[in-house]
Amino acid sequence: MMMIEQEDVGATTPIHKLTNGNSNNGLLTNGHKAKKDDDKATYKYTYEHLAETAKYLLERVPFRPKIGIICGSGMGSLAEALTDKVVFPYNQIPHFPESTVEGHAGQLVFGYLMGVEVVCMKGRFHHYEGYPLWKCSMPVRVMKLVGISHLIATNAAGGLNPKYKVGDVMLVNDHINLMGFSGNNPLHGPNDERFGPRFLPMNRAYDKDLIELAKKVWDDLKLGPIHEGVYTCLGGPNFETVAELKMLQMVGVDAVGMSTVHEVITARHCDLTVLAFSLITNFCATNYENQSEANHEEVMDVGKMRQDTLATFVQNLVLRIKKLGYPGIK
Ligand SMILES: O=P(O)(O)O[C@H]1O[C@H](CO)[C@@H](O)[C@H]1O
Ligand SMILES: Nc1nc2[nH]cnc2c(=O)[nH]1
Repeated sequence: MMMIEQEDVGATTPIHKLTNGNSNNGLLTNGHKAKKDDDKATYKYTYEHLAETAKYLLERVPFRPKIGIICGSGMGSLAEALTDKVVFPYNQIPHFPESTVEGHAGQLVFGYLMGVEVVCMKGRFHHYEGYPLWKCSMPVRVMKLVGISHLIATNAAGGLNPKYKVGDVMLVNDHINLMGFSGNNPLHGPNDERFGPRFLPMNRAYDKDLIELAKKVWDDLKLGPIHEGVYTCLGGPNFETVAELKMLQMVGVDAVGMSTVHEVITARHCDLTVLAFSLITNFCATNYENQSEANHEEVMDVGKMRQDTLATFVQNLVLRIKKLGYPGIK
C-alpha cells in the first residue's frame, strides 16, 4: 500500500495545517464511535472531521481524483468500468453514514475511468433514510477535500414533462429546492468559510458549458434524444399523489426525485463545477384514470436496462472533460 505525504492531500487547506478542534475524541480510525456521537442532536461534522475522513482515504489511494460521480438508484454499475480500483465500504470510512437503500451498494470507489482519475459514490444518502440533509451531502465535501473539481450527480427520477419517456435522460439545468422552502437546507447552521460563503448564489448552479459538452458527447455517441429540464427533490420515501404531481407540473418541474438538490447546493458551496442528470425511470401520472403505481423495483429495472448506455455516456464525458482541461465555473 502506498502511503501519501501529508502535503499531498489535494485539499483546499493542507490537512497538516488544520487544527484538530474536534470534540469527537478518538474518531480518526473509529467509525463506530462516530456513529455513536452521530446520535447526539448537536453533532455535526466540522471541517476537521471531514479532513480526517479525506486523510484516511488519501493515505490509501495512490492517485488524486478530479471528478466525483454520484450513482443514482440502480445506476451503481457506472462504477464497474473503473480500473485500478480502491474500494472503501462506507462502514469502514471514518465518519461516513451507511447506505440503507436497495440499489445503493454503499461503497466509495476510487479508480480510472477511461484513464481519468475519478471517485465514485456507489450509493448515496437520502433524507428519508433518517439522515439530515447536511449528513446526506457530507460525501460531497469529502470528495472536495480529496481533490475533485467537478461533480457528476446522477439520479433516478419520475418524468413529469409529457414529452419524456421511460428510459430517457434529462440533463438538469435548474432545480426547485422545495425542502429548502421550509428551511430544510444542508447549509443550515453555522457556516465554515473554509468550505464556502454564508450566502450562496444558485443561479448558475448547473454549469452551462458542461451541459453543452454533455449534449455534444451524447449526440456524438448517437444515443438518441436527450432532454434538459428542471428537477425537484421531495423528502420521500412515498411517491407523489396526483395532486402533488399536478402542482409540480404547474410550477415548471420536469422530473421529480428524492435526492441531488442538497448535494448540488453543498457542491456549489465548496466551489465544485456541477453536472447532473436524471434517468427517467417512471412516468408520473397527473390524472386519476391512470392506474399504474410507481415502485422502486421498476426504478431499478430501468436503471439496469439503461446501464450500458449511461456507462458509455459517462465514460466519454469524463474523457472529454479531462481533454478540455476541466472546463466550467469553479
Ligand atoms: O435519487 P436516487 O438516489 O437516484 O433514487 C431515486 O429513486 C428512489 C425511489 O425509487 C429514491 O431514492 C429516489 O431519490
Ligand atoms: N419522488 C420521486 N422519486 C422518484 N425516483 C424515481 N422515480 C421517482 C418518482 O416518481 N418520484
